[in-house]
Amino acid sequence: MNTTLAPIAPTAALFPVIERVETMLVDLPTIRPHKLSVATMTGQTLMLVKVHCSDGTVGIGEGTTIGGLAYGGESPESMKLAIDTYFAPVMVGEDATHVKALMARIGKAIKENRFAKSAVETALLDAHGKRLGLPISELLGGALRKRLAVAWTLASGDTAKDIAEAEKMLELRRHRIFKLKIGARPLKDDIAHVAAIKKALGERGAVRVDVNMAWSEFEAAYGMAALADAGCELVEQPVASTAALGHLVRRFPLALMADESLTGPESAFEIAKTKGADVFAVKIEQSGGLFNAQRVAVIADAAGIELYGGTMLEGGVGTVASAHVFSTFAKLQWGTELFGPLLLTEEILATPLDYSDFELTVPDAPGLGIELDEDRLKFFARDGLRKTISVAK
Ligand SMILES: O=C(O)C[C@H]1C=CC(=O)O1
Ligand SMILES: [Mn+2]
Repeated sequence: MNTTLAPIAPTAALFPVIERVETMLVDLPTIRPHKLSVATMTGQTLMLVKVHCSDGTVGIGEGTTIGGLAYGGESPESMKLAIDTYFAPVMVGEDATHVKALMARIGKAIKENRFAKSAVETALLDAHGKRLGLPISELLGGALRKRLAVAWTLASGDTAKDIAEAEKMLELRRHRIFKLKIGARPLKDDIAHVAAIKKALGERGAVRVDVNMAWSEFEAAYGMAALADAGCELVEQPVASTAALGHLVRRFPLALMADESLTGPESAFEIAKTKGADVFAVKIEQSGGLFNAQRVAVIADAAGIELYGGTMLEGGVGTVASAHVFSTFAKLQWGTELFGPLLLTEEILATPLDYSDFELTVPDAPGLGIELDEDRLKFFARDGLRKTISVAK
């Protein structure tokens, strides 16, 4: 027997390893209050993670939530704590180049925490893409499209203001698909609000709604019929339960999209088994990462469910990570809502993303293909210069 054979798999020491994992919270105001049935947002907190590797590459990732803990079980603060305390010790010293293997290792040590996993996986893929000189979309199998249609959410809480905002977006050629946040007001008021906006926009703009689970099944049945009459083409997660979604699907002439019900491939498979939705809003954070978002899309596709690229109102980093993933989907019938950075008053990227002609360009530089503006980050970090200045005043 030959005992001098080389190891079957090279040892981790031959590869760049992870040296340090850094996290920070960045608080940014929104351009106006963003009213959802679950919360009114006047700002967004980005949890940014940087993975420093022994070959000098640094990958960045981002986690956000909607209205703190109003949308799900993780908050930006809980993601930071989980990464600092539990993820980092599992990652440091490990091979930085085998991202799936490291994510599997993290998955064994850490249950749940899908949003934090998405942020970390983004950072690992960004570092690896930079190392190889390839955009993340290439690491995910390659892009089928370079530009993504981007919807805008109208959520000022005021019908006239929403119409004016939609008109402005059409004039700027930034958005022509509008998602209205409803569910906080009495149902009849919401229907009148949607009908007025659709009437004002006519064929110039598509109108969809997101109820964020606010309705009972009975309200949803009434509401969906009325929304279809008003010219609304899609309703997103009108009810909380997946079973109730299944009772409502294909009973009314508008598409029914699952959002909160989708928490990764397993839930996607449960819904797909009965074709319990017409469309899936795929989100990298809800899915538990970029690879899982692809798995959700494949399950949808196999079941004949259509696809939409969703957002957790991420800033530039999470938005671009999502864009890379969505660019690889075989089908993307309903476009995306990757407008997160445009809802914030402050730019944290060295070069802003290209939003033009109703679409977002997927960057093609290595990794995510973006660079952070480090000075602005220092200023807007939770304990950063802005706080120091306002305390000194
Ligand atoms: O889909 C959600 O529920 C969350 C998010 C997406 C767009 C927006 O305005 O809020
Ligand atoms: Mn939604």
